[in-house]
Amino acid sequence: MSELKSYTFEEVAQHNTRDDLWIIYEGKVYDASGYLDEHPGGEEVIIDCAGTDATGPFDDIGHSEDAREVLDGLLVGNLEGGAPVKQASTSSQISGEQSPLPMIIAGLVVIGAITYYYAI
Ligand code: HEM
Repeated sequence: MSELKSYTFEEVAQHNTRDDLWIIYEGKVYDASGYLDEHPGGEEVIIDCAGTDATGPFDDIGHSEDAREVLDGLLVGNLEGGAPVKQASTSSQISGEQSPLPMIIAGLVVIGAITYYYAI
């Protein structure tokens, strides 16, 4: 397998038209031009992300494993320097995703404690 090419943000940003549309997802570069017509979420949302890091928007809607497999097939290269924007664009989302879990555990512990208290 040949080495994947690396592209800078500036290079990716130039592929921002309907017929030549690249997006970044988690530090990798994808060519979504041929997929627009097939996208179940419509072409507009992808066009809105043309030439940019779409990690945040892509994760926000909770795409399936199937969607990630489609993405694999559209891979054109790596983003030079990894995914610096990813940190900024998804960190709030990650903390948003993490926050319910401790709350649920805390809730279960409290319910468990109350049940135990009344049971004895
Ligand atoms: C090339 C990149 C993308 C691929 C391969 C892709 C693929 C898919 C697939 C397969 C689905 C069907 C549901 C699922 O399997 O999760 C879907 C739904 C959807 N996608 Fe994407 N998607 C891409 C980019 C985006 C972006 C950048 C957005 C921006 C917000 C977006 C928004 C949506 C929405 C809103 C739906 C839900 C449609 C519905 O259920 O009515 N997608 N996408």
